[in-house]
Amino acid sequence: MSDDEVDHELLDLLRKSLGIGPKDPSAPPETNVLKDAEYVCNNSIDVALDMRHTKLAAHSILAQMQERGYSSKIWCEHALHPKAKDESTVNFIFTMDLLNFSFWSEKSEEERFAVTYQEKRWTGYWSLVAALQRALDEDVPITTPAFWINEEECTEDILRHVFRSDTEEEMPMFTERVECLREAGRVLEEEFDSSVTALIEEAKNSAAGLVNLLADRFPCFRDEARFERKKVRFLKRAQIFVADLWAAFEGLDYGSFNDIEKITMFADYRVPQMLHSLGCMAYSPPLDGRIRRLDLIEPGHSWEVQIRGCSIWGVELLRREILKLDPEAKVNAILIDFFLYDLAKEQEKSGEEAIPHHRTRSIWY
Ligand SMILES: Nc1nc2c(c(CN[C@H]3C=C[C@H](O)[C@@H]3O)cn2[C@@H]2O[C@H](COP(=O)(O)O)[C@@H](O)[C@H]2O)c(=O)[nH]1
Repeated sequence: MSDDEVDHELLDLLRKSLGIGPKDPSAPPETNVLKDAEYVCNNSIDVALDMRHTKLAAHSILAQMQERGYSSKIWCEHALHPKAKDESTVNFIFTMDLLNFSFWSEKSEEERFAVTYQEKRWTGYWSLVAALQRALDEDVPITTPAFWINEEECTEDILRHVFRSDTEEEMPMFTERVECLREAGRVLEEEFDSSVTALIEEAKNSAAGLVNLLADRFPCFRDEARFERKKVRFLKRAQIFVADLWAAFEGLDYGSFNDIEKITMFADYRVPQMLHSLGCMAYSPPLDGRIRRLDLIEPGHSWEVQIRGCSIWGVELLRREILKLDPEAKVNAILIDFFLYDLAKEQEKSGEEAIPHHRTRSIWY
């Protein structure tokens, strides 16, 4: 018997002894993100959720979302987001969420990476969206996957020009962003005929299936960590890609998924800050101090994993509390997340930031 056959035999024996059957290929796909987040939260000692504040926040979030008529339509109302309901928007969203990470800067507001577009100065996430829109206006096919792997045309200089700043600071993690474009372009060419819509079609309208497809085929979407010796999945950019498609197409066409409720909050660095400001999430004194001093937290550090896991589980508890208040509310983890991100940006703009966001430099968020 070959080693491989021995492995299979042992695996089957182990499964039988544990009473776990082989994976049923017809079972609906699961991402396991929410299960992993609950595990992290149940085993966290430096980050804790607060149910009293979660219940209070559920009231105020539901009221504000109803008052603003908050729905997936908000996505297209953002000035810079693409409006066309066609493949160009699919390609734009894929490019955007391939690079949707780590915009924070250690420089001042004036010196940080910034992009001026349509007479406005954009920073953070919006600087990425503005740079992509500006490139398209300048006839650079920056949202075309075949362009990313054509190194004669898509040179590093062209990409530096696309992501040029108003300031001396270059776009954070510029080199890593180029690598993401090259890698994703190669995988799309090899497996999906350089077509993002072909990738979406392979998921057969399953949100979880599309998230898993991205994590399986594209290393730069495989956002996983180890916590207490266990592998945990966050899959932030894979999930926000599905959510952005769902919102941009208002649940139709390329945004039509039969299991969109399986998408969780996106474990970034803004929503945890908002959950803390609402009192829903609290940090141990050493972690609180590290964040307030703006000291780096290394990617993969237990503190970072606890913040990310507790944030995902915290938004799930918020969602449950909101539905207890109004079982008919059209609210899922995506809309709560979008709402909290936008609220965090409003608070940042009005200088009401109660605590800084945590500083981790990584391509995952
Ligand atoms: N969890 C979550 N994380 C989000 C977003 C968004 C933008 N989504 C738009 C789409 C619909 C909504 O209405 C939003 O307007 C960006 N980010 C993440 O934040 C960080 C950037 O922060 P800053 O540097 O301050 O811009 C970075 O990790 C980025 O990946 C979100 O929605 N949820």
